[in-house]
Amino acid sequence: MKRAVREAQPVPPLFKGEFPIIVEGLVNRFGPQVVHDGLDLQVRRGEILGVVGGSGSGKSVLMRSIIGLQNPAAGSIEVLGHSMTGAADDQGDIRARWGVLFQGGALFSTLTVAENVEVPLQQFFPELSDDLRHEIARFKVRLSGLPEEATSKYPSELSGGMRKRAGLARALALDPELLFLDEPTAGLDPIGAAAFDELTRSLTDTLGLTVFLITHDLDTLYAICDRIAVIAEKRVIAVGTIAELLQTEHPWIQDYFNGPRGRAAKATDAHLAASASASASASASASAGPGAAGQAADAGGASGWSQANAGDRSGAMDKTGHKGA
Ligand SMILES: Nc1ncnc2c1ncn2[C@@H]1O[C@H](COP(=O)(O)OP(=O)(O)OP(=O)(O)O)[C@@H](O)[C@H]1O
Repeated sequence: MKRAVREAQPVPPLFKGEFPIIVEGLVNRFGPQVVHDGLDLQVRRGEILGVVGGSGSGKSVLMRSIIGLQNPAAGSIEVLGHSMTGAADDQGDIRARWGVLFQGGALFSTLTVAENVEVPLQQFFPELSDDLRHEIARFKVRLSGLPEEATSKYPSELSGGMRKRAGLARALALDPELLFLDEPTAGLDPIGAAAFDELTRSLTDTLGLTVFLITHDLDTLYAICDRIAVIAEKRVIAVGTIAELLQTEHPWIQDYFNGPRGRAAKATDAHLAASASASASASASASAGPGAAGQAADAGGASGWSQANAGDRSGAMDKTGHKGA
């Protein structure tokens, strides 16, 4: 009798490493204070996951646990297939596969921007020649939207927004697969914050990053996050798109997204979507129409979008007050 030959099943593209970060049953304590108690979270490859929660709910401690800076009391954390809670041997050079932008940038104040970016390159690739290291650092600085002349400046000579970009350049130094951002837009003015959001989204898409983004900024959540994880009661109480989260009854989620700030951010987002689609149809009809009219419509569409973007975000801020620093 002929044996049935089972055809090889193609491996679904997302099977391998579909979740580059998997946290299960995480417990973190500081003395008697329990910060996490059975926290579970899976971060999908290629997404920007926004992480929200009240002040002190344990967002930064979660991030520190994931990147191995905080030893949990219990639970398991797997990053890119490596256990962060098991033996250090299992972790290999995993630290070279992520980049972190800490709150405030955490730049070395005695080093220039370029030298800051070179620190991880020197640490993980000591064999690189000085010239190549300088060149990579310059490229990362430009990639982060800073001008060439910023490379030789010290952090104290930069604006807050420039310092964030310098921190981002350093986080991107090693071509990471994962990017951790801790409150990247805190302290930025609305225009700077919107620009940083756009940069994060475009780098994520271009470089194929997976982003773990801690934020209090509702505009950021609406503008660039694919899903949002909500931390409350010492664990992740919900994960999903904003529309999905709004369907949950949890009072913190309702207050957060349906409070005055949440409503303002939602209105901004709806307005931006309408502007973008109006501008898209304007340029579509313009490109079908006569040249001069087409150019005018295109120019109007482009500048109209950026003004709406900046203006609406500022408008949201006027209604909602100053963002947390
Ligand atoms: N090294 C530490 N030692 C003692 N307690 C700590 C330590 N790190 C964090 N905590 C405590 O853990 C709790 C969670 O801190 P965490 O910084 O994660 O909060 P968060 O959600 O990021 O807050 P915020 O939004 O205000 O930045 C806080 O009560 C904090 O005081």
